[in-house]
Amino acid sequence: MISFRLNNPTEILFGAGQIAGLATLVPAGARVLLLYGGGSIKANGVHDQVTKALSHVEVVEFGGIESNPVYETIMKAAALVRETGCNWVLGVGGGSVVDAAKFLAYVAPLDVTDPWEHLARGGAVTTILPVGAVLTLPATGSESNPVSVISNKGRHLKLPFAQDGARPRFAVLDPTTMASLSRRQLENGAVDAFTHVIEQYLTLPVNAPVQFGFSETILRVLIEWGPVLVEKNTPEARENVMWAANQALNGLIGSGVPQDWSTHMIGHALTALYDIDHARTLSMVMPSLLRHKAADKLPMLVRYARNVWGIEEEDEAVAAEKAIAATADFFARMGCPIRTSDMAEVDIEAVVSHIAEAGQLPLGEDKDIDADAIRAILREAA
Ligand SMILES: NC(=O)c1ccc[n+]([C@@H]2O[C@H](COP(=O)([O-])OP(=O)(O)OC[C@H]3O[C@@H](n4cnc5c(N)ncnc54)[C@H](O)[C@@H]3O)[C@@H](O)[C@H]2O)c1
Repeated sequence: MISFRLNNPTEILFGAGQIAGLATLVPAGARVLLLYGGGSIKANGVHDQVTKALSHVEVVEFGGIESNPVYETIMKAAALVRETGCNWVLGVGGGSVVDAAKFLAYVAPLDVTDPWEHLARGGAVTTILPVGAVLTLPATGSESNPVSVISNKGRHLKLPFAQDGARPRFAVLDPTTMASLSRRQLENGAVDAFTHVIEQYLTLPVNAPVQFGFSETILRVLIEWGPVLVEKNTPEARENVMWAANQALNGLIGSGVPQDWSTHMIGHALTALYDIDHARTLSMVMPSLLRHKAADKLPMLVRYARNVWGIEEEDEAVAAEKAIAATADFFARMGCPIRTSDMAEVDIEAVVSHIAEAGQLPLGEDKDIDADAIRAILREAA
């Protein structure tokens, strides 16, 4: 196992009615910047529940955070934070809003000429406002991790930023808020969570039976309950997918194991260039990326084939290919594309340039996915 430090202090309130808990989670005297997206929280009653629970504190609202949150919009929210003296940030929405809330918590107090440049270069952050999250779309795990994925429209970049101090102090996960999600968003959420597990599990066979066993459980739960969620959106399916998506990316299964994330980095470039939903970029890229890396990932692919898909085939290479095919079938069953040509005519060189410009090359757990490998993966995915 690789040595690791794990400190996940996010307090989780899970279940129907838990939004009322904001009354005790947010301290008296707080001035809260309530951040939200396109307004679904006003239509589905979540906004009312939140403002009722926050009646003991001052609340300033900022709506309009986009899906794949945009830096330029967050900077407008940052100006409002400074102008109104807000000292807490509460993100209410899906991963985009929660990512934006975490980024806002350290970009608002930052006193530098070009905050994007400063943060993208790993510059110091001294002040981080406390953050809370009310999650309405299970997918990203953002509600209890330190990552924000932010799109810069001016620079045509989509980059991940991580600040441990921005991990939410608390996250409210009420599965009943998922009732108003469209089928497409439900598909995206379960597929995104699935790929998060794969990027931390299908790497190298280090000694990590706890992490790998837990990853397999999360994958089996998503395979069983993802389709039920999409078809019927039942209360049981909502609970199981919401909790699985949180556990998929709260730091636990990724501790002590090599991680990949190359599908995500290629996916971020596709979203930046073609405005494709995050999860759909992942489903388009992952099968061909796994095929490209099948020899290196063979021990874990075989384990995945046996323990997740129940594939008994003795020939290991054949078992690995069957597991990759089963993965692609699952994505397709979840309504997500498995070829880039289903969504866009992709300019492969533009994708490579995006990843190079973001300083992310080479990708992968072995750091061997270079520009040529990305070209090969995208040709195969077309
Ligand atoms: N922080 C992380 O670790 C992490 C991990 C993976 C992805 N991401 C990023 O998260 C973003 C995607 O987040 P997401 O998949 O949660 O989707 P999202 O937050 O972009 O939401 C998608 C859509 O669903 C709507 N919505 C949300 N909740 C709703 C509800 N209850 N009812 C009706 N509509 C609702 C939103 O308004 C939006 O239009 C991407 O930018 C991705 O890159 C972050």
